[in-house]
Amino acid sequence: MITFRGLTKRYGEKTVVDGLTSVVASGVVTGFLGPNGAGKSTTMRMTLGLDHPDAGAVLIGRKPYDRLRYPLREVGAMLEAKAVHPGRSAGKHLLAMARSNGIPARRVEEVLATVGLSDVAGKRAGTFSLGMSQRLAVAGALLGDPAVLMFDEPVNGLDPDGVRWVRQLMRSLAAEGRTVFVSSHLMSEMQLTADHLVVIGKGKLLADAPMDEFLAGNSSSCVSVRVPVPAQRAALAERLRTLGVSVRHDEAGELLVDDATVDRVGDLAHELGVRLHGLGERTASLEQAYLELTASSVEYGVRA
Ligand SMILES: Nc1ncnc2c1ncn2[C@@H]1O[C@H](COP(=O)(O)OP(=O)(O)OP(=O)(O)O)[C@@H](O)[C@H]1O
Repeated sequence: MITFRGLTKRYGEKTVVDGLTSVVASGVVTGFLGPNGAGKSTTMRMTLGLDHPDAGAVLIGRKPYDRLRYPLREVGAMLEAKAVHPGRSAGKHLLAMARSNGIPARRVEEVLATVGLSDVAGKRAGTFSLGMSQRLAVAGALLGDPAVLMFDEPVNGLDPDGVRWVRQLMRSLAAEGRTVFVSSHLMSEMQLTADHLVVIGKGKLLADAPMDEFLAGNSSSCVSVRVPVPAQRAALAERLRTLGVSVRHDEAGELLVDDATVDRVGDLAHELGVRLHGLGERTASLEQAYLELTASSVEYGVRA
């Protein structure tokens, strides 16, 4: 569990984390979202004692980071993949980390195997590709077998295989009962990975909710209907409207029907003799819900 209690950080005049209060639960993947500059990395850095709050606190389990005797055994983190001495081998790097936290040396082999780097354990980290560096950083996070894991943009620059690997790893770590707190700008990936969301904008908490609740509250799903014959499309839309159902057209000419089920729209089309080429539920996307929620919190951007 990670607990944020009125966490606040200022840089000069600017409050970059502003009274953040939230509890990140164990056993689920919690996505940490927010526009560029929202304060996600600063929050994570404070959680790891790399930055100090001006007010409030952040606790790992029940203690602040600087009161943890062996931090790596309590919290594993991946903030920057390239934060490894380039001349050091992957194995030596992990061994040094293990020694500093009283972790048995055999854990190094275990985590290297978990992340698929056993064969390159003796190679210098400086020669690693981005994907390998990300895997090495994940190995470092897992080294102390911690109950809390934190990842800042873990899939940045990974190929589709690597992205899927990270997703499965996060899900399995949460299934083991760990706390998994992960930031990302890739909404489609987050929708597949996270169970719960914490969203911030300009340092302030904007949402703290389970994924399905967040989607239901910040966007709408509808029924989409593809009618190839324009006259029939107009007739179906007209009929729906006379029944008090709201109908829109999307850019591709499909009808988007709110407040009606697929069954009802299908039956109606059948009654009217309208030929359909497509009928289905269009579910809310996290991207759409997120953009609606954060529209007023982007620091830099072009408004449509
Ligand atoms: N050391 C620092 N000194 C001054 N300002 C800083 C410092 N670190 C971060 N900031 C500012 O704090 C704000 C929050 O930055 P932070 O990196 O935490 O945001 P973020 O949500 O992680 O953004 P991104 O998604 O772009 O990584 C930004 O406006 C940034 O310019």
